Amino acid sequence: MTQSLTIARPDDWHLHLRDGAMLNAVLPETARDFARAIIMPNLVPPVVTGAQATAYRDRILAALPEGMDFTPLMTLYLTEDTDPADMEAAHASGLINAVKLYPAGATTNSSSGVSNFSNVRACLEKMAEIGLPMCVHGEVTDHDIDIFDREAVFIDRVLDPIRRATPGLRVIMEHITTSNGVDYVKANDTDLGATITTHHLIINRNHILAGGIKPHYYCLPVAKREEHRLALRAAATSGDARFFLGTDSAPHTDALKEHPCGCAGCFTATNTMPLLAHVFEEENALDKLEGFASRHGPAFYRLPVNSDTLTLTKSDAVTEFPTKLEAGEDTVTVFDPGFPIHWSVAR
Ligand SMILES: NC(=O)N[C@@H](CC(=O)O)C(=O)O
Ligand SMILES: [Zn+2]
Ligand SMILES: [Zn+2]
Repeated sequence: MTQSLTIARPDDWHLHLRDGAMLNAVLPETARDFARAIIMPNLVPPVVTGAQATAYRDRILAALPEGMDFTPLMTLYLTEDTDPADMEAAHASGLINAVKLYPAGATTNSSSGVSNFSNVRACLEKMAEIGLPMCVHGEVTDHDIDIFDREAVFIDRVLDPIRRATPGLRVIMEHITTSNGVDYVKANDTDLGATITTHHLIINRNHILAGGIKPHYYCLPVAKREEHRLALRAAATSGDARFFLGTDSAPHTDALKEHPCGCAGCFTATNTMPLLAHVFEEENALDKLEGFASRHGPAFYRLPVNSDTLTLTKSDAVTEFPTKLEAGEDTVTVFDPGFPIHWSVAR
């Protein structure tokens, strides 16, 4: 039995491509299926200025294999020294589609992020004025807040006050992991959206910790209890246009994942679309996959839906995905859902 589903070609609204050999290795994995992606700016050093974003975009386009059709949508990394005029010019020229807020120290390469929010007031007000969206890594960094509570506390203590103080600021809560995140989005009908990753629809915290520690399931925000995974599944498959796909595919070398202080990030670029088809079918919501992966994101970012299509097919045979990708001298482990997948992308 073969089943097939054709949707408008999807986009990835939260993606890490890195640089150098890693960029060369991972870019085709995304460009094969996705037409566009919001490119995260957390390089070392970060992409802070328009000039840095131009140079990074050029490196991405130079790494794109011949014949692949992919558009990187660039972002700037917000720091306390960001110049609102530089940000405005990068937006006006069409170079950037969003600005990324990392609370300082919250995640991989976030040390240049924001500690004192009063130092970014002028930037936030400029973004609200010109309609430039802000992507947010929504976790507090306080050592006395339990890591499983850091998203919920961020919403109350940081995000909601910022949004109240900055009317018109358009915010994307990136990679939400809790029912608190889902509920906050649902309670606010203007200027607020959220991305959901593939892996947070599949794993809960038991997958990381029960029966031995699984470094390749460790990412930030860390996966939460099962009730939260179910809330994310309900939101993603609901058809509500405020929720859309941002894979947060975040490659790290195996040496740095399988390490006494392992890096946060799951690499899902290779198999995201078949995994999502599996999840949406489980939820009896295959008809909602196109909205989540291909329509809601462009609507939020005020961009056209892609005119080309992607076809997913389901067969009796189990789909074989590579377990690892080579990146220069290193390898990157592809996210393993832990159960057989019968969907694949028709080539
Ligand atoms: N998600 C992650 O666990 N890691 C991301 C950073 C991020 O998106 O927070 C990375 O850059 O590796
Ligand atoms: Zn993040
Ligand atoms: Zn990320």
